[in-house]
Amino acid sequence: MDLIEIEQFLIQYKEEMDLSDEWYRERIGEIKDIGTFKPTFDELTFGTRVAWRNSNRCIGRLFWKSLHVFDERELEDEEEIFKALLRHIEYATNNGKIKPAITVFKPGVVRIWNEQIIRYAGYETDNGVLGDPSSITFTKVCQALGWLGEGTHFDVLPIVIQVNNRTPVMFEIPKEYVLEVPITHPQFEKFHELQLKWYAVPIISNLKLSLGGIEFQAAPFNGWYMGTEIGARNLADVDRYNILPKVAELIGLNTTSNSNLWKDRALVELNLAVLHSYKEKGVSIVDHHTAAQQFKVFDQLEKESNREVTGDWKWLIPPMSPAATHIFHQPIPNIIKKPNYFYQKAPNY
Ligand code: HEM
Ligand SMILES: N=C(Nc1cccc(CNC[C@@H]2CCCN2)c1)c1cccs1
Repeated sequence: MDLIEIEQFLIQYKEEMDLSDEWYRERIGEIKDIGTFKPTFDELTFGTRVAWRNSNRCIGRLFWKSLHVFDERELEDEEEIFKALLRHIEYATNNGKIKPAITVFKPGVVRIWNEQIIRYAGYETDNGVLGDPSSITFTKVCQALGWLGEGTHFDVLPIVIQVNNRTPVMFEIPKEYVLEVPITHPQFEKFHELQLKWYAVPIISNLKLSLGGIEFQAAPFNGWYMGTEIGARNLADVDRYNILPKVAELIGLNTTSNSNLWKDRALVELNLAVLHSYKEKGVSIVDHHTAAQQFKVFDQLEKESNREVTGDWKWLIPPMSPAATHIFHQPIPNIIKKPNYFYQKAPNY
């Protein structure tokens, strides 16, 4: 165990939770006697929330205090872990009124091979890519484990759970757990002909939570989407669903010239459709202007708490109309603080 990291974490916990020096001395004394640091539920909750607050690439940090924590650090059985993930999906989805949550599994023992708990498969076929091209590699891993996809553009991938170094176990998510939103446009009635949809809840499962010197390789967390993630990247990128030409054609734009900005108009209509569809279905989503304003409030509140706000500018600016948000025009230091969520080595597929 790393005593320096533990002391730094517990000093921050003591200060922010207004605990006594006596408490700190006893807590550190216990840890030295036992020789290991197992965060209490309250310390874990504090750590996951501050890790969110320290996530420099996250525009949604205003709500960091509201993160709901499921403490599943005792589980070592793949079935039990899968049931905990289903509970997380159900709690977070909340019939569309999404609640930010994190489930923390046993460090050094549990690993989830998925990038996100809910994500669409991608297949290379003789006549082009079917589904999400960014999932091709992981889809092959699932197929090697015996998974058979339906072969649609939107096949939800199975969850792959590895405990210790056992062979990973694969679980199909029952359809009733996966809330999805069909994409329609408020003016262009023919938009539904594109047969586009996206899932309601993004649950990131490939980052590690680092707190008090402990690394939790499996600590899946969810929030709600910002519309541009779906409309300006997932459905729009050429190496993703590459839908802009079809959107342009459907709304009658001439795609032969750049200077008529058909691509930009298609982007705006697609993003408008995404926001409209999620709102119509009663699924939480935030537009990038509102998200930027919320980030500005976060910035102000942090300053009032005498904390320096850090951020990764190139990720915080939205991929659509970035200069139309205040973030574009304001420098922000990309200093890495802990606790935090970090990338980690890929699972040994
Ligand atoms: C509540 C609504 C939330 C919104 C709207 C939001 C929005 C975003 C967006 C748009 C990104 C950039 C993602 C990308 O471009 O791929 C991001 C990144 C990130 N968010 Fe948030 N977020 C929310 C909640 C959370 C929560 C609950 C956590 C963790 C507890 C979190 C941690 C992060 C981290 C670690 C990244 C960086 C990911 C990376 O480096 O790949 N966010 N967030
Ligand atoms: N709205 C969200 N978006 C989000 C947050 C973190 C990470 C990601 C996925 N980012 C990876 C992709 C792939 C490369 C660039 N973006 C999405 C949230 C997901 C989970 C909590 S909030």
